Amino acid sequence: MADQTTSSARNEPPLLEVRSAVKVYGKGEDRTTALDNVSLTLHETPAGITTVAGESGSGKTTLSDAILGFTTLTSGQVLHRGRDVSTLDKEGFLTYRREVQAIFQDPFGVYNPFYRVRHVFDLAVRHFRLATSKAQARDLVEDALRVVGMRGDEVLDKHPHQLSGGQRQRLMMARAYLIQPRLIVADEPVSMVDASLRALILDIMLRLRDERGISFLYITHDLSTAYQVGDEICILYRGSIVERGDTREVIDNPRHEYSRLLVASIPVPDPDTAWAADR
Ligand SMILES: Nc1ncnc2c1ncn2[C@@H]1O[C@H](COP(=O)(O)OP(=O)(O)OP(=O)(O)O)[C@@H](O)[C@H]1O
Repeated sequence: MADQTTSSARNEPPLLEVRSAVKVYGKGEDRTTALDNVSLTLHETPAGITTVAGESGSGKTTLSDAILGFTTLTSGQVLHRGRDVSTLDKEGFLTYRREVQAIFQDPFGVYNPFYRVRHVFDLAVRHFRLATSKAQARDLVEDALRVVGMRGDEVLDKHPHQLSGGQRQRLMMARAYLIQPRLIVADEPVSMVDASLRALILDIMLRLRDERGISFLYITHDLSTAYQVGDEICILYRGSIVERGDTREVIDNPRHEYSRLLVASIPVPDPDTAWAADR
């Protein structure tokens, strides 16, 4: 039987900890507190999906940027296995980057559009020293593509603009998976894709959690997708976590006034509500 002991029960430092994070942008009248004393702990085992949900401007992207090291906090810390990520040396940072990967709303937005897909994967293999031979690299890339239901000969020689948004998002999932992270920070990964692709991408997240033990920090404004995937949820409001708990319990029975408003804004198909044109 697999070892069921959780990493917290073994007293290991958590995989990732955000401790009293504060981020203030601007000065004087232009001052905005984007994060106001946010704390969050993600353990390595059991793997889970933690959703951070909130409306536009609540601080979600600032939180993900702080975790990924794209922005520095005004105060507080982000700790990877107990080590402050702002003070990691080169090797420590590479390990952190390997273990904590990201996928974004705009996949490939960060890459040169002249690159072929193959180049994006080759870069990851080289940067993270994932393979010792070309054959091994090819196998790893094929395996990663298989996980998201794709094949190398279909996509590797294409340029990003020759692919659909959904294909690009799946490729970003495959790239993240290739690196064998322990955590994927997924910032609105399904907000730009249609309903069937959304279901497919959420399903990939669930499979990576269950079959490969990869955790997710799922950042979204959309509580209905959070409900489908979520283990734990944190509701972010004006830079503070106002409620947290089991996703279904929080959504079924929100306690904070703002969570109630957010839940009330989930679109629910109502068979009794006729379209204006039907009346
Ligand atoms: N670079 C910046 N300079 C000044 N203010 C900023 C900056 N980035 C974000 N903010 C402000 O910080 C607050 C939180 O923004 P953030 O982008 O983190 O929210 P969000 O929840 O991700 O919103 P969205 O869902 O629209 O992306 C907002 O009031 C925003 O205007």
